Amino acid sequence: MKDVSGRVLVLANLGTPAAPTAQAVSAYLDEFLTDPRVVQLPQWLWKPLLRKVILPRRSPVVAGKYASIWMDDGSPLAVYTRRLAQAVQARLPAWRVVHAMRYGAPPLAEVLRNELAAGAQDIRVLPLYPQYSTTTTASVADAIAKVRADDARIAMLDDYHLHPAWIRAVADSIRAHWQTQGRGERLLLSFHGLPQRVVDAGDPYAAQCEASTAAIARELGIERAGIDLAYQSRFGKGKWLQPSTDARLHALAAQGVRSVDVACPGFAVDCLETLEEIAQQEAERFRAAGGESLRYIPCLNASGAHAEAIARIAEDAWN
Ligand SMILES: C=CC1=C(C)c2cc3[nH]c(cc4nc(cc5[nH]c(cc1n2)c(C)c5CCC(=O)O)C(CCC(=O)O)=C4C)c(C)c3C=C
Ligand SMILES: [Fe+2]
Ligand SMILES: [Fe+2]
Repeated sequence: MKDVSGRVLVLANLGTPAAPTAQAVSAYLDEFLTDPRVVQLPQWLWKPLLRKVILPRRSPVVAGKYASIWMDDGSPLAVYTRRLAQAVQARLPAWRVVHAMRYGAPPLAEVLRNELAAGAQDIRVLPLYPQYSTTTTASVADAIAKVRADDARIAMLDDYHLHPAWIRAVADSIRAHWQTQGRGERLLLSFHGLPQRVVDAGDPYAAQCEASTAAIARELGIERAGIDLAYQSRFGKGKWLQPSTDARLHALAAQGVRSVDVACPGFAVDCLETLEEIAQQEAERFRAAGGESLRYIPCLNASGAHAEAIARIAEDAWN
């Protein structure tokens, strides 16, 4: 047994469907998109619209996208999160390291209750979101609050967007890509987007994405202006953070840029939004707009460098 001290580290990620089917995608999106942290509309208005109009149309389409990236042992987000927890465990022998999902399985609240019942003394939750957002990180805090343990037994980290070990791991992964694949004409960092009104209401996410990007540039020894920062995965019709990854890539192609390296450092592990949206869809659109190659740089996933960084972040926060 590894949990000699009763200390548990929970790596919490967003979650993903259980299968690449319309039914499983619908169940997952229903849980995800009825979280008032994620879609901040009156629930009496939003729930019928979601359940009667959006999910029946969207779920089969999104299931097809998941099918195109599904791995032998499951959804990439689940597979890499599980492997990352194992790799972190190997580096933190004094802790028991597990993973959990905010939506879908294994459910965060259930994992916390089970660990408390098994006698955990200190539970430390590390959301796998480098940048804090009210739409993601705060929702992890909500799930913790529902378990209603003594504060002292469960603590949570808010963000690690400037932790030197994480900045170095991201910069090293970009450098390794440059060394093995050659360097593209441009480097674009694509982060998940947010509705502009969430940012206007005070969400620190965009400022943290900016700060991470500046720190990654410094670590790479390049000017901040040498990196394009853009926001992807817009959902719905409202205004989202600008510039959009889609528009930025299109503009680069139109300016005659032939090759662009794209990394998604806001995503701890590869998922639908990186593998399908960026590495497949955006790469295709970039070529259609006149570019030659969009070279996708994988997320840190379950690499030794990522596990090392996460272990260091946990130790710095709680040791
Ligand atoms: C209003 C809707 C959404 C907000 C706000 C939002 C914020 C947000 N999301 C992530 C990380 C991920 N999102 C993923 C998928 C995904 N996100 C939304 C909507 C919002 N996200 C939807 C509807 C979906 C599902 C796919 C689709 O229907 O288009 C994923 C991938 C999950 C997977 O299974 O692979 C991640 C990861 C962040 C970090 C964030 C705010 C900063
Ligand atoms: Fe999302
Ligand atoms: Fe998307």
